Amino acid sequence: MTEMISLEEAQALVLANVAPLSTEVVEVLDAVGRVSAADLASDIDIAPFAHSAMDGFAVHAAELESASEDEPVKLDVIAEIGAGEVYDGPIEAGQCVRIMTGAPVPDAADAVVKYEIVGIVSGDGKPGSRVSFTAPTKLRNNIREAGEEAHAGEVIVHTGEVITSAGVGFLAGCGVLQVPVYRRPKVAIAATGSELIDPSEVPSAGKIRNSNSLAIAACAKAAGCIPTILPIVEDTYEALEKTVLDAVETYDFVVTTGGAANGDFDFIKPVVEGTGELLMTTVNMRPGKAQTFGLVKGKPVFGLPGNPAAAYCGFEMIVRQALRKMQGYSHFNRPVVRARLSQDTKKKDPRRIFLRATLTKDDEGYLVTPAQNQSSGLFGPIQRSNCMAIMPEGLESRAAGSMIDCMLLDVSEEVLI
Ligand SMILES: Nc1nc2c(c(=O)[nH]1)N[C@H]1C(S)=C(S)[C@@H](COP(=O)(O)OP(=O)(O)OC[C@H]3O[C@@H](n4cnc5c(N)ncnc54)[C@H](O)[C@@H]3O)O[C@H]1N2
Ligand code: MOO
Repeated sequence: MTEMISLEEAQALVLANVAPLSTEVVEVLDAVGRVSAADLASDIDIAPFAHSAMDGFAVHAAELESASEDEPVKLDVIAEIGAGEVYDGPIEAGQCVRIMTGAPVPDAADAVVKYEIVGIVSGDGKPGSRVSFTAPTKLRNNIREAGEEAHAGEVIVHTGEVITSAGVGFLAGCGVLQVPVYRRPKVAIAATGSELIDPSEVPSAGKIRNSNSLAIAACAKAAGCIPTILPIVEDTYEALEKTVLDAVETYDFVVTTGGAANGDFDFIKPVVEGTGELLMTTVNMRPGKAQTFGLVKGKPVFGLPGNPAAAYCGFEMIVRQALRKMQGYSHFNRPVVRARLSQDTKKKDPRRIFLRATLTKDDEGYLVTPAQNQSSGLFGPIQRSNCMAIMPEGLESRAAGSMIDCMLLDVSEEVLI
């Protein structure tokens, strides 16, 4: 329990100790990016009626069978149907109906021929005109059938599916305006350290700004959670115990930073052990070896290390996965690509090392350049990176040009790869 375990063991352990939260019903727009907690069915057929995919003329396909350049078939235009209108009269032999995209195809027609390939014999193509067709048309040509996408009562989004932006439109079209989704975890974030002051203040001798709480809150927000930053906790067992015991009453997940190692003022391990069940203390990774996890009153409590990059890595590699599971997601790993190292990279520590690095693309594929400064104490190199280049466990250094796995961090248009 307290020995060093691999990252995969740590992830599995934490995932095994959290479960999807209860569900809540939200407006369909607020469901974007979230996981459906129910099978959602359409209330009507989609499309509700057969409609035209083109602006053109609704015809009987059989009438155009003999149509050719030399012997066009000529028909009288007897009506016009715009989107939102209905024509339910007959279409006799020698007749057709002018129809707009989206308008219901009359039962009396079985194909639509688009404007561009129809000639005008007389008039302007509107009712009262005569038009000519120089080629046959396929049956049901340019007709979008009723129920093409879904039938009334059919499940259109299943439990566990992530609702996309397009999915919001799909659901709206199917009459699903309220969506049950898994609740967002309420995450408490408490920084421990008697050296810490609020970031709004200028530090006096020996003090530093508490930057971890805001970074971890930002990570939690990006992971879909509702973060709350608790007051800074001084380095005593009693103060941290009180913070943890209070937090587990209100929040779904408690994250602390600092005090995770074995120093004289490191209390997260004894507090979790003293108030609940200590399940993990050390992970074979760098930055972020000191990672504490346990359950207090059944609630997950995670003690991230104090070094900023170590706290960030612990959150992104382990905590984020748990918070995703709590929201019903079923995939937890960020995308990984193989890239060529741009420079010789030494390995002096046998832990798995996550190098803050920049991934670019050239003719030969991905190229990765580790940041100059890999200090665990810095956020800056992460701000300027777009991936973590992964040096596996062991002491094998890598030469420039060798291939290495890179985990993408925030993938957006701003990440130029
Ligand atoms: N004898 C050993 N000492 C340390 C070891 C070790 O193996 N043996 N490991 C080092 C590593 S690596 C890490 S990581 C840290 C983890 O220890 P803690 O979690 O107890 O971290 P702290 O001592 O509380 O803080 C470390 C560092 O980070 C600064 N810090 C803390 N909280 C914040 C915050 N909220 N915002 C910004 N910066 C913060 C703190 O001032 C320290 O400089 O242990 C090493 N020591
Ligand atoms: O374990 Mo420390 O996290 O390498 O910075």
